[in-house]
Amino acid sequence: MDFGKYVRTVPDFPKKGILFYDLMPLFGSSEGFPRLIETIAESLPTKTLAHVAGIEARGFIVGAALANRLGIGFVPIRKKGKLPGAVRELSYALEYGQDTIAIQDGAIGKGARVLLVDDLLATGGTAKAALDLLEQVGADVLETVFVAELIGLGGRERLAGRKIRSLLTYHVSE
Ligand SMILES: O=P(O)(O)OC[C@H]1O[C@H](OP(=O)(O)OP(=O)(O)O)[C@H](O)[C@@H]1O
Ligand SMILES: Nc1ncnc2[nH]cnc12
Repeated sequence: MDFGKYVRTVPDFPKKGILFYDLMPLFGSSEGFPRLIETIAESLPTKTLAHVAGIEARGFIVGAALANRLGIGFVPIRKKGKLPGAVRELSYALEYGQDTIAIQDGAIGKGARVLLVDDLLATGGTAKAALDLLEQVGADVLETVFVAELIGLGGRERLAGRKIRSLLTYHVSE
């Protein structure tokens, strides 16, 4: 299926100069979204996974649906200050700002096989921070899947050495 037909671009969002790739029409499509989740599920390595991890907020949409499809648990990587109890945090820069993400201690057992999912790869700042956090808690991250990747912003280079995959790619200039 051509998932790209559901993606729209919005200039100057959330800041002037940013061309925003909006995946909400894809997530909202009764035809496109189930097919998206099925396509990702069918493409995964045959190794058994313990969890899908997803990054707040758009990574929750894809990650939780995929975890449900695979019959496994979903572990949220949230923005700072949202998760109760003991957490591990990491700050990072993204295409249009900076933020801090967190994961709960004990959410993932040492050596547990995890698939990381997010909607979009741009500079890779968010995904690198999430991968670093997952590795700090001892997860075995098999790969990271993005619905869309903006090529030209350095994301793939920042994640060099990690196994990453995107369903849709767009060439953009910095
Ligand atoms: O590769 P990067 O430059 O780090 O950018 C990619 C990140 O930016 C967006 O998240 P955002 O922080 O806007 O949060 P949201 O999902 O809550 O909208 C997107 O969902 C990715 O997580
Ligand atoms: N240009 C962009 N469009 C949508 N999400 C993004 N996250 C970071 N950069 C983005």
